[in-house]
Amino acid sequence: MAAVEYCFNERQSLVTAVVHHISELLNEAIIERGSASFLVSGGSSPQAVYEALAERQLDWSKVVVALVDERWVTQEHAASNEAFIRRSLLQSCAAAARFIGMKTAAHSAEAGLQDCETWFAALPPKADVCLLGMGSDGHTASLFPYGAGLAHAMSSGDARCAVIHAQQSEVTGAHTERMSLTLPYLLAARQRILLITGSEKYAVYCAAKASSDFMSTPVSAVLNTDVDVDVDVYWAP
Ligand SMILES: O=C(O)[C@H](O)[C@@H](O)[C@H](O)[C@H](O)COP(=O)(O)O
Repeated sequence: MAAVEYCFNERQSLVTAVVHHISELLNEAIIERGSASFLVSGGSSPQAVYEALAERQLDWSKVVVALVDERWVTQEHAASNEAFIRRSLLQSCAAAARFIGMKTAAHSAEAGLQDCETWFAALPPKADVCLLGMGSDGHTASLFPYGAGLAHAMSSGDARCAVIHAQQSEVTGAHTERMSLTLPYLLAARQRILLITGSEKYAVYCAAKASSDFMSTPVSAVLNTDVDVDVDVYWAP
């Protein structure tokens, strides 16, 4: 498996290309298997992609959208990834899609883990599309460097969800208690797309491509674990 890079001179061209690629993948899945599963990350980078995808004329009633990770806050909180996805993607045409979130009624991610695992059991073993971002610290999903629970979340096994307590940093802000998809489930996706912008993140990505230290740079596990599917990396300044 390798990283296939698509670099653009500016972000609008990047967004247009990613939207076209994801739309094609979802449509192919619907044609071939009757449905499509789309794993979505939070953060700021994918917002324009989600807003444009929402206008695409797909059979969204056959698409299930599921979170890659979540900060353990309710939808009312400004940091909620579920609220972000409902606001940016599940609108217009895409409002017809089914959604699987991660935040349960439990007071802690540990207490909510079993329900999350039950919810995510509804997804196929291989999700069709997984859209990932990357932090400047080399995290992806909520697989944060040296986070508590990271080794378990990166290990083999059937679990799809894992609790991570990230080390607090300017990247995590106050939201260190996370639920994340596990590395094995991320790697099982038929197509992974890593969306990064800016020169700082490109340098972090290049270092991660050359790294096998998955604990210090978890995104390197997505880039370098030997699976049979390339990861498509989209970048613009
Ligand atoms: O919950 C989250 O924060 C995201 O799922 C996370 O994994 C995100 O993809 C990266 O932090 C990049 O975020 P930006 O796109 O905002 O840089």
